[in-house]
Amino acid sequence: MFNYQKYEKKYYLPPTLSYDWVKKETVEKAPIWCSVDLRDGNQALPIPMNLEEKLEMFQLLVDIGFKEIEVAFPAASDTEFNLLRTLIDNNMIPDDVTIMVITQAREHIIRRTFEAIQGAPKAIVHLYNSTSEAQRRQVFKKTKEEIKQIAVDGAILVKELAEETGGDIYFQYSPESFPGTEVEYALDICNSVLDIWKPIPEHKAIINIPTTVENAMPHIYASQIEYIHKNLSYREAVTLSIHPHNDRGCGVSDAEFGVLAGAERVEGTLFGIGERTGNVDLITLAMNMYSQGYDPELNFSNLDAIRKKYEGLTRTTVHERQPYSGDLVFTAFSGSHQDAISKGMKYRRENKLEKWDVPYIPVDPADLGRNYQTDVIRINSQSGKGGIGYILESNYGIKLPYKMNEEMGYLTKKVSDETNKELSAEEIYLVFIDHYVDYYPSFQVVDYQFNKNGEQKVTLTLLKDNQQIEIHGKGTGSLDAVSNALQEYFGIDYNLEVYEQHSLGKSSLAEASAQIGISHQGRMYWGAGINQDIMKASVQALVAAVNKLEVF
Ligand SMILES: CC(=O)SCCNC(=O)CCNC(=O)[C@H](O)C(C)(C)COP(=O)(O)OP(=O)(O)OC[C@H]1O[C@@H](n2cnc3c(N)ncnc32)[C@H](O)[C@@H]1OP(=O)(O)O
Ligand SMILES: CC(C)C(=O)C(=O)O
Ligand SMILES: [Mg+2]
Repeated sequence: MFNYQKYEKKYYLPPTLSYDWVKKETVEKAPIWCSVDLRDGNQALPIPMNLEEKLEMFQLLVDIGFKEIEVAFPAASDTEFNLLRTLIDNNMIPDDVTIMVITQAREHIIRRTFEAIQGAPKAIVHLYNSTSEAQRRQVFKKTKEEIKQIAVDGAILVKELAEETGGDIYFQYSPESFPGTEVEYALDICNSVLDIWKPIPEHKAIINIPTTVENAMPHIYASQIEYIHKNLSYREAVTLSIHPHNDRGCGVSDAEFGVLAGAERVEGTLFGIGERTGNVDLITLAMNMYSQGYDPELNFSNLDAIRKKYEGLTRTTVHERQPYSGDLVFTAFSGSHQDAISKGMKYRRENKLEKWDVPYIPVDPADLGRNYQTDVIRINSQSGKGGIGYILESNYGIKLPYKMNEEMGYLTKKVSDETNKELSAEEIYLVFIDHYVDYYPSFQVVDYQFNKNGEQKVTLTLLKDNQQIEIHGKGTGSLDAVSNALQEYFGIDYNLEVYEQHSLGKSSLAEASAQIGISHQGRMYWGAGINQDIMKASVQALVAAVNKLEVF
């Protein structure tokens, strides 16, 4: 039964609520980013990554610029353990990258974890235990003091083994299931662990506050973080870290508010892949900073390639609307958006703008390795003349007069609507060719000869009803002469209202395009021509337009 009364609020407010974080506007300085893709991300995969895949993922994370990477839960499996041994034994960890390994606060698990990192020049050992009221009561069946003791005992053993192991070992503690834990109690456990580790500013410990299962609005988490930030012991010797999940869909807000509230480090995954609804998406966080003009200190200039690699390694699919990285996030199908985007792009080009300011597109797709031509404007039945004109111009160099573009817009939408599909640039071009260029259901001009004698004279050879007919005309210019010949022969009367022509390329051999609009009994009729010879293109355009008249 769908019954909301089965549920109740389960979060805890800190003893004193302080909201200093509200006064800050945005994240201006990159926090220390820690990728947990190889641990929390991997833990969420139906088929966890194998050793080779993990090594490739590690390299991908290094290439993006992560300096802290949680590589494994070494006690979980041989694959996890062997990853550590492979990385360490083959000196595969760059000097400026610190690996992290996670362990439950259980003796054999901690010991196995230290075996895995033997010989590592530098590593973070991440100790965790669940502290929530629900887990204390239901899972561990222990008192608050007993649960605290699990953490303290774990911290003692971790410290002892670090001394035995040697190497530059850092410590991290997480009160797992923090959202269901009384805040002052979580703080008390963290401070008790710190009392064992006694960190110093030159060798900090990390206290990591997770939203293991997100259960409140982001401002609650921010005020919890601010409380911990202000009350943590050894504060100068501790890096305050956060680890948001996304159960309520607020992982990104949790992280951003958490940083405003005093967190200095953020754990998350690429594309938000993680248990249940995921970890916070570090790409979104970094790109949110980037799009405000701040350096995220991570490089996503080939995000498309990163996504494809990630999907392959993890056998997951990034949602097409995933912020910044999804396939469709720079794409506008709808007419008014396309119109604004194409005008915005033109304005940007013409005014040589340095700052990005294109409507509907928060960051320049090219910065992330995306393509304007194929990614930004795509055409279906929701599209309009702006987008359709943009596709013709950007792919084929064809610029249509305003009213012709409008008519072409409706024609194209109709094709998309009737076929119920998106149209490629080529399909749109074919709509254009069929309706405006190769359009001569009644007659065509197969040849013409001009002779100039004061005024322009022309002899046209028409093909109509499978018969060749020669007709003549004169006028003030070549096109005028052709037009007069047609009007006289067919006994029709129209005005040549619009005549535009332009080259389709820069070379002298480039084709030219002509667009002609004629008016007849209050309506406009359009034709176009494409040829290396501009006169031929113009005659083709006029003939197509005249063929449209409903007089034949
Ligand atoms: C929120 C998070 O993402 S935390 C990370 C979670 N990730 C994982 O668990 C993935 C890897 N885990 C594993 O492969 C396995 O759980 C192992 C190998 C670590 C341990 O396996 P097992 O010993 O078979 O059992 P399991 O994990 O079920 O352990 C449950 C026992 O450990 C205790 N326990 C669980 N977590 C912790 C902890 N962090 N600290 C201390 N004890 C813990 C439980 O109370 C339970 O105790 P019991 O045996 O007395 O009932
Ligand atoms: C172990 C911790 C940090 C974790 O992954 C979580 O609580 O989500
Ligand atoms: Mg987690």
